[in-house]
Amino acid sequence: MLNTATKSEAPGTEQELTDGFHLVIDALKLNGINTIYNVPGIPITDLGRMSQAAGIRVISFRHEQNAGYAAGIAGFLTKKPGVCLTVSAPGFLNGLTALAHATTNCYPMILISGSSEREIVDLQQGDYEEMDQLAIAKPLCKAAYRVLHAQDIGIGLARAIRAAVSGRPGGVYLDLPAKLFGQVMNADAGAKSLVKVIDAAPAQIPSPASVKRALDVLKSAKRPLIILGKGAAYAQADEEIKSFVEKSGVPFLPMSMAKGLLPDTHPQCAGAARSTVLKESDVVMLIGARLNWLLSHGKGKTWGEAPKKFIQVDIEPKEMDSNVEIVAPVVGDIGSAVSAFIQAMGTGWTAPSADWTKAVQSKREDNVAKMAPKLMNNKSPMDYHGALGVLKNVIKERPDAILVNEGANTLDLARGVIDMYKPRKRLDVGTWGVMGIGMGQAIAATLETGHPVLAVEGDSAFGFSGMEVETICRYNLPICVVIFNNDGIYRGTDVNNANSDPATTVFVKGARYDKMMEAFGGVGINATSPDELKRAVNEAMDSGKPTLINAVIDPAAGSESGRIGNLNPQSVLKKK
Ligand SMILES: CC(C)(COP(=O)(O)OP(=O)(O)OC[C@H]1O[C@@H](n2cnc3c(N)ncnc32)[C@H](O)[C@@H]1OP(=O)(O)O)[C@@H](O)C(=O)NCCC(=O)NCCSC=O
Repeated sequence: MLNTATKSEAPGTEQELTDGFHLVIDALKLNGINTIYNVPGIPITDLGRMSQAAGIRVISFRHEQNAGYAAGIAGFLTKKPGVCLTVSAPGFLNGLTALAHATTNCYPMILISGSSEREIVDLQQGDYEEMDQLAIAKPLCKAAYRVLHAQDIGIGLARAIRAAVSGRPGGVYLDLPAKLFGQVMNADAGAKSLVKVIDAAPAQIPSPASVKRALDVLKSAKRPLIILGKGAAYAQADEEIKSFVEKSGVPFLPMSMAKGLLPDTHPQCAGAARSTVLKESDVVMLIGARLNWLLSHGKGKTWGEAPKKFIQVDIEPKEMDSNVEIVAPVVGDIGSAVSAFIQAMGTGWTAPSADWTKAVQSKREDNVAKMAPKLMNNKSPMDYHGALGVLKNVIKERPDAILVNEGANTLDLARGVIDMYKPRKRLDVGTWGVMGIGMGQAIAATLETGHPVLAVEGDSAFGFSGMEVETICRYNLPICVVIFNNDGIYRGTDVNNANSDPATTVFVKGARYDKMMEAFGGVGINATSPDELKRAVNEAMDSGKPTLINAVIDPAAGSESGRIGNLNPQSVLKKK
């Protein structure tokens, strides 16, 4: 039912009226958008209040970037655009990093920002928070729209929703100038101007010829490999993907946010034999994974000497041949493509040779066996492996819990150590390797799914969104944050010999992040050994109380982040 603003007062002509505020709310509700991630302020404070009053869940953050990361990951988890609402200029700019992040990661998200008056902005006459936000947003998102008239709100939102979720999903900017909210119109006309978006992300069926070509190439392989990316996780075609991978018998390598599509403990999983499968495979089928820096662009040392053929399944045709030749491009949505593969494989599919699958399995078992004793140490202060060994078991016992993970060492090591068992349970830094996604993603993850969250955070990474522990306490969310506190970035032992300033990468020694959570009424624990950590995390995950555990890690433990260290000028110099 339409929200009505007021009644007109002219005697004898009384009629229901609506306004910009109510039309935005009605348009969101009509399209099933029931959560807004926001930071209140001029000119959108009342939009937040009225949305809440109208039954939309409005989650208020302490910083727009975190609200934006929440909206982006909500989009990834639900396939509906996550909405972030901000004030003009500075609030808009704070939200923009998250919008660009959503676009890069192909998360459907809409950043809605209030803006100042067009007439003044365009003449640059110095309005409150004056900025041409539409122009600034454009290069950072899939689409950007501005609505000037209340009767266009329905169309504006419909365009934003469709742009965010159709084809390759991404971020969309919607500019709502302050004056729009107060524009009044007849409620009937307002209701008629709303648009319900039908079939916002239509299936894109791949051509039968492309499906056949892909299967012919896969069939011809001696050492095939399937790489699953987060596009495959986004597709929510979990059963189809599992059936296809199992029917093919091909080893699969999950990118980090695709972990759990099939369990990391699945006999075909090659996660723990990564170097081997990348180097030695002869045919690689990418499903919702891009050949970007995370896959060394499909060439070079990582991929070994043997010639390789790539098959790629992606909804975006321009993705094909982006880095190397794709001999079998399959353009379509992942669910449709994988279903088509299953059907075209028929009953006569031959699994790859046992030589190959056994070699992969044996490499994987070796690596897992090498890692196992490290995970069982009970050193105090802890090293990464001792602490992660505990968390691995926490997730094993609670496969529905969502793991949020960011940091440098904390990310690189947790990715390998903590096995995932179900799809879309691992949420991390994504394509950019960005720090700061932690608390925003944790908050949206539990709100959107109803599952508890374990957020495993480097001390530096946590700092970007740390103030949101207040938000976690305010909404009483079942989030357990574990901070791997080694007193600094990479390590806590760097020394500056040039003057009395601390080294650029170190933080206050012995900091007690747990006190931050206590300040807002949550549970704070300082854990100095794996045993203490285990007790504290289990209690937090069972109680569902907002908890922050300061896990004391040896400051000397850790190194520059994985392969990224190679991009660091210092390590390049060291190598020369
Ligand atoms: C680019 C990458 C995909 C590639 O990483 P790699 O180190 O090559 O691979 P990983 O998958 O992490 O695996 C490392 C090794 O561990 C092995 N491995 C993996 N899982 C396991 C388990 N469960 N047990 C034992 N061994 C394992 C795997 O086979 C590799 O060994 P081998 O097979 O022997 O090689 C990754 O580094 C990545 O996602 N980086 C993003 C980092 C990021 O965004 N950082 C934020 C920047 S922070 C600012 O500084």
